[in-house]
Amino acid sequence: MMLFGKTILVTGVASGIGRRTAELAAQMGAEVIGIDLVKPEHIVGRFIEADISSQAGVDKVIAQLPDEMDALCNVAGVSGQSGAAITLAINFFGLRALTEGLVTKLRTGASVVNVASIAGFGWKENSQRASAIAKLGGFPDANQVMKDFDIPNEAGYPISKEILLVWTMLASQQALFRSRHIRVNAVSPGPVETPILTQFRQVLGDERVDSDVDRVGRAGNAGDIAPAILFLCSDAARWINGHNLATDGGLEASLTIEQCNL
Ligand SMILES: NC(=O)c1ccc[n+]([C@@H]2O[C@H](COP(=O)([O-])OP(=O)(O)OC[C@H]3O[C@@H](n4cnc5c(N)ncnc54)[C@H](O)[C@@H]3O)[C@@H](O)[C@H]2O)c1
Repeated sequence: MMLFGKTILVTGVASGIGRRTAELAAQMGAEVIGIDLVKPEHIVGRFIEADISSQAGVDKVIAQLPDEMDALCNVAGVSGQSGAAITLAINFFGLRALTEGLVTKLRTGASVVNVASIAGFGWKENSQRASAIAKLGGFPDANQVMKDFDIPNEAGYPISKEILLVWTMLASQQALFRSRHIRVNAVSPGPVETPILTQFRQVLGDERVDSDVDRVGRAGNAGDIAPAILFLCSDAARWINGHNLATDGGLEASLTIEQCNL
């Protein structure tokens, strides 16, 4: 699986999964453009400082991006520790605004990969809420969304990932993407040893994180996730669209067996 000749945009490139994705994409032959709020210690390819938490921040970065990119890896995200409004704004509304705003800069046949999470596993039970929020137009006021949909402040992270998983499917069928043969998929990691995991322990509790890790034997690392993201960017995945690739050592299978009493 090679990425020679492809230009790949990676958000969240200063740390963790985004950083490893950028490094590996470059090793596989891609031209990399990285976006982050924070300047990376080691820049791979080209770096653009950007804050995707608002429409203005998204517009600013889009204006600096070239035409004819081959893939967008939406990796940037926050843990929920700072509250639901900012979490929804970054993990979903900003991600969606960036993706939709970039469509004309993506080549026909390009690939979008959204990094969701096992935390979005509950999307089926909450599908109506997730779909209603995913269908809100523009860049809504996240505080208003919290009020309108009764979202508790501490539930911002799992809900943002449920919405992202539902939107991934919706987008894969949307004319905006389909008319240009742009595939939209998701990768859902389980717990991964990156800076955000410490925050998950505070938000979700040690018991939940330890239980998830115990089910699969170890936490993942960024190097376990990056190849799955880049596979979905590659031509090898050309017939995969609207899919959520669990990249979690078997955690989703373990939870499904328990939940469905298989
Ligand atoms: N680490 C895990 O256990 C885990 C598990 C499941 C899903 N994920 C998801 O993986 C993705 C990457 O997480 P990670 O583990 O690499 O965490 P990380 O904290 O190491 O990296 C996240 C990056 O996103 C950037 N970012 C945050 N807000 C931003 C903004 N407004 N604009 C631009 N960039 C911004 C940060 O500066 C940081 O570099 C996230 O979407 C996260 O939800 C992580």
